[in-house]
Amino acid sequence: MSLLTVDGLTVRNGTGTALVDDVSFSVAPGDRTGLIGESGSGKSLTALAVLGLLPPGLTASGSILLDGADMIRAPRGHGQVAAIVFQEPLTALDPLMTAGRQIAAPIRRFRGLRGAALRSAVAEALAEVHLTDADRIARSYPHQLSGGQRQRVAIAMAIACRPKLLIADEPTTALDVTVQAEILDLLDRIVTTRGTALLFITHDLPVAAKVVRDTHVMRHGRIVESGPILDLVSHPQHEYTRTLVDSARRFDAALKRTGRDS
Ligand SMILES: Nc1ncnc2c1ncn2[C@@H]1O[C@H](COP(=O)(O)OP(=O)(O)OP(=O)(O)O)[C@@H](O)[C@H]1O
Repeated sequence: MSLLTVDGLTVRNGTGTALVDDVSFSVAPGDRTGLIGESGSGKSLTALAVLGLLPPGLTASGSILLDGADMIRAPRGHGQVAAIVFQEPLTALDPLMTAGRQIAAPIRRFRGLRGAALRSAVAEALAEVHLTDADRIARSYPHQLSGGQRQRVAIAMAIACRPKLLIADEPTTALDVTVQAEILDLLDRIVTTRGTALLFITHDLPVAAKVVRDTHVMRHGRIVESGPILDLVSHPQHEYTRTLVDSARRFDAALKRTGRDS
């Protein structure tokens, strides 16, 4: 049975223009699914609709079932079922709260822990995202952390309630290349160890190929091609997917020529 079933999702703006247009896909427990496409193709709005978090002024139709909840007609808090990690960790972090308190908040709210048990759950969460010097990090405010540390804190917050589905929306785009690889490894390890389903959103095909198995290619709000990512890379059917594969290859070749292969 699916954990997430999106069927005919259409998101319109105030003038009736479809920003997401008849999108259907599903994610089973433990799946790693990609949504790939250029900027503006509707990936983030699809993710926000799944969580019942569309910005004001946008309306969704179709159907979204998340762990049995109808996220369009009767959205309920997604807190313990699904969590999201954004491109820019500062979006998720409160600048006025220490990292430790921010990680503690969802644990207190959804797992009901207090006192020593809460402190140990926060330490466990920091260890799970491989933040060394956990005590100092827990006492730090977001601006005192590096971009990579901030993204690890945001991931710790997202997984603190043990969601069944983790949505990662361009989680490495704002980071430098070495840190990108570390964060991808971390996400990979977390979803493997916990059996968490992953919906991974990116414009970057090679990045997606590192973590997802099945993928949907989006363009102008629609899914234009779906399938296992390795098939898509080796035998792209849609012209747009071919363009993505070709540009990834050209980029890779350019990196190799300059000796900056990552
Ligand atoms: N709050 C909003 N009001 C009106 N239009 C919006 C809103 N948010 C996004 N859009 C428009 O909807 C379309 C899809 O945006 P979306 O953010 O889902 O794209 P994306 O594929 O995630 O790209 P990016 O990675 O750049 O965010 C874009 O044309 C965008 O301008």
